[in-house]
Amino acid sequence: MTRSRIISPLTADANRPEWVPELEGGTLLEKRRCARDKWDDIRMRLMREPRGHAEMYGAILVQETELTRSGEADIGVLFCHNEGYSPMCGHASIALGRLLVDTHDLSIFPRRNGLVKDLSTGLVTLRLHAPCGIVQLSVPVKPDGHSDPTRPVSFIGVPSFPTERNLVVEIPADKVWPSLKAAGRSAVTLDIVYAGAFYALVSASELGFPAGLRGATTLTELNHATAALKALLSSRTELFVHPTEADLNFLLGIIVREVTAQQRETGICFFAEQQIDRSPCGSGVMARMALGMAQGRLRLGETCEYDSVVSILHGEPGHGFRGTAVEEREEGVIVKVEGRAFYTGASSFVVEEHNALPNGFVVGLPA
Ligand SMILES: O=C(O)[C@H]1NCC[C@@H]1O
Repeated sequence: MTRSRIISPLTADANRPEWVPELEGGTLLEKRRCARDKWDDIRMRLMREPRGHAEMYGAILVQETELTRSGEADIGVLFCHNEGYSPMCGHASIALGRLLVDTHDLSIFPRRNGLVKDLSTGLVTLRLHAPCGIVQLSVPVKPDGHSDPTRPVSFIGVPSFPTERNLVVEIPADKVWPSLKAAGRSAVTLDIVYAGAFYALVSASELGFPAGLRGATTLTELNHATAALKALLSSRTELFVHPTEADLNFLLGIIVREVTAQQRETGICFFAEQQIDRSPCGSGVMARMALGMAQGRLRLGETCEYDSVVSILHGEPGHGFRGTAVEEREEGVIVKVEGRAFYTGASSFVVEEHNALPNGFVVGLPA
């Protein structure tokens, strides 16, 4: 977040520094708290309209963290979205892998020159310190040293593990959403998995959509159902307890998933304030694989394809992520996720002094 020229100058307000502030805290999680408690207006300015939109996603680089200082990471990152700061993000990590390899600005990435390229594979390894832990990226590079957009970036995330399997959630009568009511049901069976963040994994039919994601459902109906379910689940704090970090004790999202073929799934992840993930959700892929392993549906070394909401809406499967369960540890399953990222532009943002809505606004559809 220090001296990031990508988002500077953020403001023309004389009471705000031109450079983005130094985040206080000895650890990345403390810096995350500082960003949330002290500087959340910066997130709002960038994520919300008119500079962003309800589905905008951001990555704030943190040059110094406890793990960059100990030599375990090359750079830190805080992920942000329409409501706050996610502890993990696979799709942003994939995009950052390319950006960080390509930038030569040492004020953005001071340890950039320490990156090592494996000549036999043409891959650069980059260790990103995310709030959930280390995300190890492998970024393909061309002979000229630039990242190679023709090959996927991959990452290996933190150990992932289910915390609840086949949990039956009774839905109180006044909270039952229309599709569940129409299906004559009052309970939903789901799984909860930690994969750098907590996710609830559920099928469309459990939510009251027997025709599945590609059937008669609309995003608005799915939004209603997942919002109601998330509100109920989030109030059950005992379901979201990380083994060591209390900052990670919350439900980030609900993934509505569907198996479409042998080792191929599609799904939609509603996270934060009902933000819809445009990607198949990198950490969601970790979660789904860890669950598949626990259920005995998947074996170590097996690879699955995960299509995204964009594929569902536009009918072009094959642009999603690919996951492989690469290791089983006592703490959980280690998953490798592969995906593509492309540059689309570069922006500078400004808030003028007399702007009546400096922190922007959201025009959302009611859940
Ligand atoms: O790809 C991911 O892991 C993220 N997408 C939205 C929710 C997660 O942060």
